[in-house]
Amino acid sequence: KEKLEINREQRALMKAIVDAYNRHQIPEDVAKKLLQDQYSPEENFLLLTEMATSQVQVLVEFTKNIPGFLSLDREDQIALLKGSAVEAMFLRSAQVFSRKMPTEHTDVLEERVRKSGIPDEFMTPMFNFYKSIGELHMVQEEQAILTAITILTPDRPYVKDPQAVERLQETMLDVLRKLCVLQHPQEQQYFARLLGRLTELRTLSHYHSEMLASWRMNDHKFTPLLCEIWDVQ
Ligand SMILES: O=C(NC1CCCCC1)[C@H](C1CCCCC1)n1c(-c2ccc(-c3ccccc3)s2)nc2ccccc21
Repeated sequence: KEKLEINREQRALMKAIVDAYNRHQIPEDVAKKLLQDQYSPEENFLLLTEMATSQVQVLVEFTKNIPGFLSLDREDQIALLKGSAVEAMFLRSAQVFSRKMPTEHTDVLEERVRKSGIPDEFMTPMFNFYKSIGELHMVQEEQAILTAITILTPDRPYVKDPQAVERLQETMLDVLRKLCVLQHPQEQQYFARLLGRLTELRTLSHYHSEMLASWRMNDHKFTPLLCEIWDVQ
């Protein structure tokens, strides 16, 4: 019987990550804004760029608190942030979408996102992902560690020392595996399903440049930070 309990070191690691995850909440709740009004594609695009800009800053602060991240090669730290920013945004969007709210609010929110200006062909994969994340009913520890695992993906472009990243990611995966067994004892393959979502997330994020470029409006304006992160313009 493998040692299942989370040892002291892993508990400390988990606490550091969850505290960082909670400390760096998105300042403005986009769901509330979207539930208030139906915006034009131009207003929605602006809202997305504002949300994305603040989320990248939140992501950087969160990442600095992942034990071991700051001891990675400096350029690799940048490569990991750049490589995971869009996935982190979709993951956070999925968590916003799956937040406990009255059914009619979820329906309005879905409608608003569907009519936001994103081309229709992206809606099915996007909402399939959101709903598959929602079905998992992740606890916040799982959400925080899953975000850390996404950031610590060794095979991002331009990473010079993937082994160093892999060692950190494996530490997180080990904690998440134990957490899943403890939190969802009745679901044998919960951990495997959780990791399967990361594959879906990477596929969804693959279309982000196209999604942005074909947003139903002319003259898409991006901030310099987003040009860097989103591979646009
Ligand atoms: O604001 C948002 N998401 C915040 C990002 C930062 C973290 C908090 C959430 C947007 C809004 C969509 C409607 C128009 C305004 C922006 N959003 C999306 C996205 C659809 C496509 C997205 C994207 C990302 C990167 C690249 C290309 C495209 S994000 N799904 C949501 C599901 C539920 C609530 C909001 C949601």
